[in-house]
Amino acid sequence: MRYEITKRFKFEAGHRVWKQNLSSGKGAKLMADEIPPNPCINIHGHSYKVEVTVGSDKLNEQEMVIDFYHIKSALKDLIDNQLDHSFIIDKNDPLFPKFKENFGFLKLTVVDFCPTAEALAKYIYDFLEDKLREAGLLDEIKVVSVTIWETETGKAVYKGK
Ligand SMILES: Nc1nc2c(c(=O)[nH]1)N=C([C@H](O)[C@H](O)COP(=O)(O)OP(=O)(O)OP(=O)(O)O)CN2
Repeated sequence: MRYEITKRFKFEAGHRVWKQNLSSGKGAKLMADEIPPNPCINIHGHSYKVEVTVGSDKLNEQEMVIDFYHIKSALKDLIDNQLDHSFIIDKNDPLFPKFKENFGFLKLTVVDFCPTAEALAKYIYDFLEDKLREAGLLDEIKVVSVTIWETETGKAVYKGK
């Protein structure tokens, strides 16, 4: 892409990384002898920061890839109305049935993946790509990447296929 633009967003949300298991998986070999508990299986929250980059090889008649305002509009429903101040929960989480039964009155964002920063970045990427496709813009404008900062020290980037 010859031109790229990036727009930042933020939202507050709760989640639990129910698949976290520090003693298994690729990273387990890097562990020191002592295995700590899996802190992120607990319900906790983040002030998520999101950076969305879209690109194009040519500028439109306004000398833009696309107006920042339009990127904001495309993501408003997902970020401001759905994700913000919600509890993001995987429908495959063993606690999901209990959550639905007892906390169905709360704002839940029900997803089909364990809500890690990586998976959330893909979720937002796919959402925006669908919006561009629906608007017939995907030939000219591509989603380049979605970056999610979960904490001050940790981010994940999804760049598509
Ligand atoms: N690859 C990933 N690893 C972890 C994720 C993730 O989304 N992708 N998420 C978590 C937890 O949600 C956690 O809240 C964040 O973990 P961590 O960076 O360890 O948080 P700390 O505040 O403890 O970080 P410090 O830098 O030590 O302050 C876990 N892992």
